[in-house]
Amino acid sequence: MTKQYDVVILGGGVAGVSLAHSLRRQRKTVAVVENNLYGGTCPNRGCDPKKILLSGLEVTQLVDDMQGNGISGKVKVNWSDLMRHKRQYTNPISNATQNGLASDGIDTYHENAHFNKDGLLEAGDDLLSGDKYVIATGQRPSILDIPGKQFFKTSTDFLNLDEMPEDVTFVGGGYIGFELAGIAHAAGATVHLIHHNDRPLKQFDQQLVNQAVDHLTQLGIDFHMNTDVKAITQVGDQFVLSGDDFRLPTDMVFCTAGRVPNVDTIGLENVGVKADRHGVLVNEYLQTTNPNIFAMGDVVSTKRPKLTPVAGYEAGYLAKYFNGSTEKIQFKAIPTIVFGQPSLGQVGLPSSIATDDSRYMLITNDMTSWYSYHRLNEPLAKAKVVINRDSETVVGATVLSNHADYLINIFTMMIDQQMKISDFNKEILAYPTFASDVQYLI
Ligand SMILES: Cc1cc2nc3c(=O)[nH]c(=O)nc-3n(C[C@H](O)[C@H](O)[C@H](O)COP(=O)(O)OP(=O)(O)OC[C@H]3O[C@@H](n4cnc5c(N)ncnc54)[C@H](O)[C@@H]3O)c2cc1C
Ligand SMILES: NC(=O)c1ccc[n+]([C@@H]2O[C@H](COP(=O)([O-])OP(=O)(O)OC[C@H]3O[C@@H](n4cnc5c(N)ncnc54)[C@H](O)[C@@H]3O)[C@@H](O)[C@H]2O)c1
Repeated sequence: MTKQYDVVILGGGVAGVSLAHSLRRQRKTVAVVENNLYGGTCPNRGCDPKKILLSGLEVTQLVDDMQGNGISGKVKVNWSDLMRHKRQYTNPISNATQNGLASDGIDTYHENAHFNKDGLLEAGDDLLSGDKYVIATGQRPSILDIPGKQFFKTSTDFLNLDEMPEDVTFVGGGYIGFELAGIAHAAGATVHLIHHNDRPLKQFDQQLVNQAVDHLTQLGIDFHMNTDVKAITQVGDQFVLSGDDFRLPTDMVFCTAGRVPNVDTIGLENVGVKADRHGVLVNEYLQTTNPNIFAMGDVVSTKRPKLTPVAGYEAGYLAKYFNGSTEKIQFKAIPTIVFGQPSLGQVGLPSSIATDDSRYMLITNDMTSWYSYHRLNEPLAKAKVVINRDSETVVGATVLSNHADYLINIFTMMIDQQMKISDFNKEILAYPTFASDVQYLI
């Protein structure tokens, strides 16, 4: 028997779950089909578990930085305890999320979602028909297609490692490679990060990226730039990575060379939905090439950063659209942070625009000797702020420091509110804080 719903959502991740609850508040009938863990990537195998494991890096680095400045004696990460701490948070997520949906009156299916030739959605033995469908199936780690690729582990494996090997290697210098390398290094592993060209974290200000790489190199992370891994072979208990003039034995190798959208197994060809290698194609209403099928979150083909708050924002947009709004989706400034010690955060226009366009002015500050950073003896604290000369507003910022997240969120609000610098400087902010430093950065 076919079950009929107002909206059927494929994927019970950040975007799918958020939209489902919003639609129930509109009294719509909703089904969510999830083939893995409810809650999706962010709370189960992404942002949240990563940041719990990152606390090992934050604590050890703080103690290291403060040596000789009132603190003596080193601390060590106990990986299995830290992992238990993480699992206490992550293990209940999926059931709790599914139960939360069910108690809100949403039908949940723990199956692979797939459009069949009749245009209905198959979820195991169930057939679901929706007035509207929403694809929110996210992405999965991509695995480089090289001999020995079966030896690659993924970020999901890393975030659930029972023991930290002595020597680990990450192939791909993006968000995930940098973040996991920092965590593994703090946990005591010898860490290699291999990148195929000389522009890791290519979305970010390259001057600050290079300073971060130099700093992490001094701390002991072994960067291999302009290196193509062409094969992996198993030799005894180890894996040997090889390329032209390159050979590296390691205990465990993680592929951190990007993520691919989950579009290949959901029968898009049966419902006329087009996708490219970046994901499902949508218009300004998040509508696919089939007018009754929409897509949101990481699975969408877009140049925007694929992040949790973006997925949530798109879910919020679709909830309004399904409730009768006719507005096109419009994005605000999207802040993005590579978490580590230091963290690298960026929002709005890149600092390079000030070189190319006289309407903009760049203010660069080395904050290392400032009170906030001196207090914790932080070794690296830099900020670049782009200002629109005419409107006297901030239009972009990049921050490299252990506390970049505080500053980037403030700059994001200033950009979105188009707040005049003179108005921001009128605010009375709690002092001394990272936030109050912003008044000296603009
Ligand atoms: C290691 C890591 C760290 C990250 N850190 C951050 C961070 O610090 N900050 C940040 O903002 N973002 C971070 N992200 C990105 C963030 O997790 C994603 O942007 C976010 O989860 C996207 O939400 P989504 O709902 O679009 O997709 P997902 O959360 O991936 O949800 C999609 C769901 O669809 C399910 N699914 C797939 N195919 C099917 C199918 N055929 N049938 C049924 N269900 C299916 C999947 O199992 C999944 O549960 C990180 C990602 C990773 C991998
Ligand atoms: N803090 C955060 O917000 C956060 C953290 C993790 C992930 N994410 C999200 O997940 C996405 C995926 O992260 P990611 O780090 O896997 O992807 P990414 O696209 O950020 O980085 C992948 C890197 O691998 C490199 N690469 C590609 N092929 C390679 C090869 N053959 N050898 C070596 N390097 C190679 C690419 O040049 C790129 O720099 C991000 O784009 C982001 O949307 C966000």
